[in-house]
Amino acid sequence: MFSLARHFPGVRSKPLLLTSQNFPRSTQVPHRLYSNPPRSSPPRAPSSAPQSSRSNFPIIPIIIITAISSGAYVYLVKSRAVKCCPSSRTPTPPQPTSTRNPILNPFNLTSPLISHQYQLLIMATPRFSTNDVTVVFFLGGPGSGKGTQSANLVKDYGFVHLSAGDLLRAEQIREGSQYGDLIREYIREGKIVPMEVTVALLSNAMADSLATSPPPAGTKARFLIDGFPRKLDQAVFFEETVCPSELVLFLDCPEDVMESRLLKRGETSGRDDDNAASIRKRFHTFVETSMPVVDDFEKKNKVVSVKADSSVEEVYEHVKAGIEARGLHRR
Ligand SMILES: Nc1ncnc2c1ncn2[C@@H]1O[C@H](COP(=O)(O)OP(=O)(O)OP(=O)(O)O)[C@@H](O)[C@H]1O
Ligand SMILES: O=c1ccn([C@@H]2O[C@H](COP(=O)(O)O)[C@@H](O)[C@H]2O)c(=O)[nH]1
Repeated sequence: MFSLARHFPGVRSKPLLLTSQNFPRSTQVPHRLYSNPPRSSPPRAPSSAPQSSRSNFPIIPIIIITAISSGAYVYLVKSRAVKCCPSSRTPTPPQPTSTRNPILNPFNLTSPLISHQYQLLIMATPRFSTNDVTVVFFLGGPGSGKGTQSANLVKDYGFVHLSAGDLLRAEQIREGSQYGDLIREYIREGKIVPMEVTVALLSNAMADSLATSPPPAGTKARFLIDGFPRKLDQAVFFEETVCPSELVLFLDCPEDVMESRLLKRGETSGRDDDNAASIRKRFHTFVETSMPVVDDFEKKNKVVSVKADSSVEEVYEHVKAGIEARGLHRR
């Protein structure tokens, strides 16, 4: 890597950080997912050169050279962005998120999250347009029946079902994942995994689905996003960088009903978090962190709420009525 310090002794090279100074607000992402965190410099040997030799250093030419090369770099990155997305409102053509894709992963890095990260760096607008894609968030407490009802909605209305929990569990066991241990720990504790990971997984799953099973011509793809967003900042981040939602379907179920369903499911599910201790923590997170998301969407009149403590069939009748009342049964 080019180092000012190596080529011009006496000048201290600073790591380039993604900060509000060099990126607009909506493209800001924590640097830890995009580059190695800045390391603290090793202690420097006391310089034998007299202090005055530094003040004679030609700092102005160096600044000019640095400014020109930074400008060229920004120009190059932008020209790639234009090839990828001709207008900022036009969604990226669906691409499988192969790490070998030279557009989405120009540096051929190996994490599947890279394509989304790169996308965020170059785009200030959501990755998918609501002209092409409809997003319905599916929320409800743990065990309220989201997965069960999703299967019905896929069958009857052609939704593509994406469960945030399932995507996280798949990433947890993916060979080579750098997030496996972190995800395992968060899920067992019923805590919310850092949103950059979950949003990247969802965004890539949407792109994969559009690439491999595009919707019939002249129709929009419809994504039912199950168990997400579970925290207000996730909702904002997803809608700013991936796609604004159309509706929130909410299953309203008492805790004692959810608890007995989960304990029963735990007899065969093999899930680390279907046990009494984890269930208690998940309920706590749901009440404290996830219900405010539902309340927030409620204020925007985007929630269809359905009582979910009756039989699967009866709950589904209410779900269908809610979907149809909002016109979502039509493509
Ligand atoms: N209406 C219902 N009546 C009885 N049992 C149900 C009903 N809906 C779902 N179940 C059962 O309850 C358990 C939890 O359902 P499901 O997995 O659909 O919930 P979930 O909301 O997706 O849970 P989680 O968020 O924990 O993944 C399952 O074993 C399912 O078969
Ligand atoms: O957006 C999300 C969704 C889920 N999680 C974590 O996964 C588990 C299990 O989720 P289910 O929807 O019940 O399958 C959940 O308790 C969280 O720990 C998440 O962090 N963010």
